[in-house]
Amino acid sequence: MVKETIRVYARVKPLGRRQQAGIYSVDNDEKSLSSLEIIVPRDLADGFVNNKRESYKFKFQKIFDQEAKQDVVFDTVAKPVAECVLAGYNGTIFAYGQTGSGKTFTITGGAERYSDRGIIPRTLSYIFDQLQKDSSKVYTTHVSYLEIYNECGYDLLDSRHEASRLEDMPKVTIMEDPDQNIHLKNLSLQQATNEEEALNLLFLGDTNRMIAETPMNQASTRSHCIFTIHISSKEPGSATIRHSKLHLVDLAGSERVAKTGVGGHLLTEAKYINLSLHYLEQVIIALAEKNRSHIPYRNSMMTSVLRDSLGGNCMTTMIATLSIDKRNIDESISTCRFAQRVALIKNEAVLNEEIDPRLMIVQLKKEIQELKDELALVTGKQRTSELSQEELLQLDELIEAFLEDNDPDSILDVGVDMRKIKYCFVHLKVFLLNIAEAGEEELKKLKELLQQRDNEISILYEEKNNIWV
Ligand SMILES: Nc1ncnc2c1ncn2[C@@H]1O[C@H](COP(=O)(O)OP(=O)(O)OP(=O)(O)O)[C@@H](O)[C@H]1O
Repeated sequence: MVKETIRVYARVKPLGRRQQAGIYSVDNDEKSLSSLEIIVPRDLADGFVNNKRESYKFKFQKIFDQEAKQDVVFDTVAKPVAECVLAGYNGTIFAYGQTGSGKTFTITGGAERYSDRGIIPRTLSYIFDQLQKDSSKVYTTHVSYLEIYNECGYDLLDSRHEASRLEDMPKVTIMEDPDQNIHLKNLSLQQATNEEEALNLLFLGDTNRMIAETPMNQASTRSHCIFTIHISSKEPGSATIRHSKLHLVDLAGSERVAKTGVGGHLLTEAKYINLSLHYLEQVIIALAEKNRSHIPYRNSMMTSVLRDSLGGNCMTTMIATLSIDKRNIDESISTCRFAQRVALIKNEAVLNEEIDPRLMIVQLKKEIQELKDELALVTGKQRTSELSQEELLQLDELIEAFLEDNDPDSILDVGVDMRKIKYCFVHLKVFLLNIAEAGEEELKKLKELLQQRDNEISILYEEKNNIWV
């Protein structure tokens, strides 16, 4: 079991050409946590007497500043989690931040350059590379891609996705088993035997992803997307299977509704997103509080799906994506505040091992045969489960002789063969039952005789009385 707090990183998105930078500084300390300071200068328009805070400081595992490259982010953030998943633990990496702050760029990557590949393709590449190198185990890999949009789940790897309207698609629903494990109905698990197949599935899912325009961002996704890599591994000949999964999560934009300036249908969407992120925040607050017994996971689909990733059996890492544009400073501060709370949560990751019953049976049968062979070698006789006719006759004779022998010290010696010992016990049980039955029969007859004599005496007694009268 590995008990550790959620690791929280921050990534600052490069400033766009028309954007004005806010004031911030990064202090990346190699030995301990790194710190980010954001300065919000007091506005003279608010008057001379102004107690508003100017400096906001936050601690992170590491802060990736504007120039940080995708490979460095992968090596620092995702590689350690991928290694744990390969060892049989569950892992989650999720990106949280306002729309346009670089969540999708970090998790999936940019389309322009090969070097812009994000955490998902790099993780797939790394995992398949490692699996190929390890010939000591047999691995099976599947992927699934879930989109949560307006509190409904959709399978992004469903081939009907492109052809059908979202409303017509089968909805992914949550089911909970008696052990409170979450199962997702209608979410397909697609097998991927190599990196190329897995990348094709990622591409299919990304093509299917819901895209709508908002005034905040031209190509913003307002759904939560969870790409999951499922790995099972087994050593040849062993009945123990290890299952692990890695969730790579791109959450919807965390900005507050008022700022986005949307209305109508998009407002409904925004409310749903804010509501599910609000529930996520509630779960985080509850988990960060000590002695809190109820954690409100069931309030939204996303928190239900991520239940194990937050406060459960998982190695979890969060990347807070920040836009340092002056207009987005408030949102960046609230993202950092959220991240600080997440950093307090402790998870307990355990190895997910189970025994394959079919393989267990095969193994036990093999073991029995080996023991039989060993016994045959020692006794010089091939042992079958049934006694032979000849052996049975011999036993019957031995039992009869034993029962007829009046010597109280006589013994019944059948050797160390459980089949023979059991046979003798059964035989003796039947013998005793027969004696008991015979005894009951005798008793019944005696009772009847007694009754008959009683009746005769009564008659004689009455006759004698009649004579005297
Ligand atoms: N570190 C980066 N380096 C270069 N470009 C980036 C970086 N981060 C983001 N971008 C670019 O900024 C734009 C917005 O980023 P992205 O789509 O990743 O934001 P997002 O947080 O996922 O937004 P949404 O909430 O809409 O999904 C994209 O064009 C992306 O390519």
